[in-house]
Amino acid sequence: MSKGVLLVNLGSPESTDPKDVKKYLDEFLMDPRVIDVPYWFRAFLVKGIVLNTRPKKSAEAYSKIWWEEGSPLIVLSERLQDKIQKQTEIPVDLAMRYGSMTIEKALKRLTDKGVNDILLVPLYPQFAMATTETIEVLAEKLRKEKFPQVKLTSLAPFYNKPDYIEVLSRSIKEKLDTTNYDHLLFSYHGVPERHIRKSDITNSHCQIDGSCCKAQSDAHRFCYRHQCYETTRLVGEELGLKPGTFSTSFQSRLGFDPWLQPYTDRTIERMGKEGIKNMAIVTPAFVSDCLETLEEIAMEGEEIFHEVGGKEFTTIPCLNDRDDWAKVMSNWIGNWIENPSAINTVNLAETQIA
Ligand SMILES: C=CC1=C(C)c2cc3[nH]c(cc4nc(cc5[nH]c(cc1n2)c(C)c5CCC(=O)O)C(CCC(=O)O)=C4C)c(C)c3C=C
Ligand SMILES: [Fe+2]
Ligand SMILES: [Fe+2]
Repeated sequence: MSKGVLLVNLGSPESTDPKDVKKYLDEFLMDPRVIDVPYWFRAFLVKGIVLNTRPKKSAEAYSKIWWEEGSPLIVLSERLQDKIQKQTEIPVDLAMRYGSMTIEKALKRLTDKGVNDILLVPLYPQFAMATTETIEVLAEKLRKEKFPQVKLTSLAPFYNKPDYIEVLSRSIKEKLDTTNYDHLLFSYHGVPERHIRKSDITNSHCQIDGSCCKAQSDAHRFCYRHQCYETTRLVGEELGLKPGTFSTSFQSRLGFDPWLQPYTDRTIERMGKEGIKNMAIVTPAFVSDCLETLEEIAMEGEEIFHEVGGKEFTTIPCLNDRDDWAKVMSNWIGNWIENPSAINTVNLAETQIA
């Protein structure tokens, strides 16, 4: 069989024009794995409420972080793809879950090159219904309907893989070595608590109160909260961080349902009020810098911190296209080429997701 790789990230609007942002938000938020309520209610919430006001506000936020070449998330994903491609013989393609760089077009490009054995790589370290699962479900649906000759395997979440933890820790250390900081906050994108319960394959493990995530359980294969706390714990161990000098929080909540807590904005505010003067923030749920890191954290987060008396606020870049990160990903691909069972993968045709 002829192998190839498909990297998939979230996607961005075509431009910062509110019309393009509206189109993007419509596709994103109408995904039943993102807003997981019955269709009529999702359509009422998204098309009837959110899309009337949010596109303008989001477009303003995107304008603050947009680059001449385009969306940072897309440009950085393309740079990573280029670096990986230089280190492997097999074709490495890139798609976005939402927007014009579709998974279907990428599958077509790969199959046109004769590829029929594809490693799908969702660019998310931790599993979530709204990220990894929606990519896997769509890719498998396309495979069945349009590319039945293709074997599709997905790279399992890498939130605890030693080489990933090593590179992430190194990227943090490089910044902290030249920075004053009293506290290091690990801020992950949030999800509604309901998503954690829905993804619990045991139907009874996840309590979302911290009591479950340390106990051994099969549920953790699909538990976003567990996987986020594990990434923090492993980086803490790797860097020898002292207890109390680092913690975990969740950002970017939307709507009125309870999302994973503690919330990042409130944590920044509380810590500033409690006398933390210098704060560093890392955002390990994102492989590439994007709106949520460059605007919500680096701009809004810093503003909140300064308002309550904080001084130095240091944001640590995502792994983006770091050479050591591209090397780690290339090694995973190399291992998969040599011996597919050498890396953790999910055979999508055999899973129950659909
Ligand atoms: C770990 C990654 C992400 C999870 C989990 C996630 C869940 C999630 N997101 C929304 C709503 C929005 N997210 C938005 C932007 C955005 N989200 C992620 C990643 C995750 N989302 C990224 C990388 C980005 C930035 C994209 C970019 O172009 O830079 C937005 C759009 C911006 C805005 O209007 O604020 C929304 C909306 C929900 C509802 C959700 C889980 C249910
Ligand atoms: Fe999001
Ligand atoms: Fe748990």
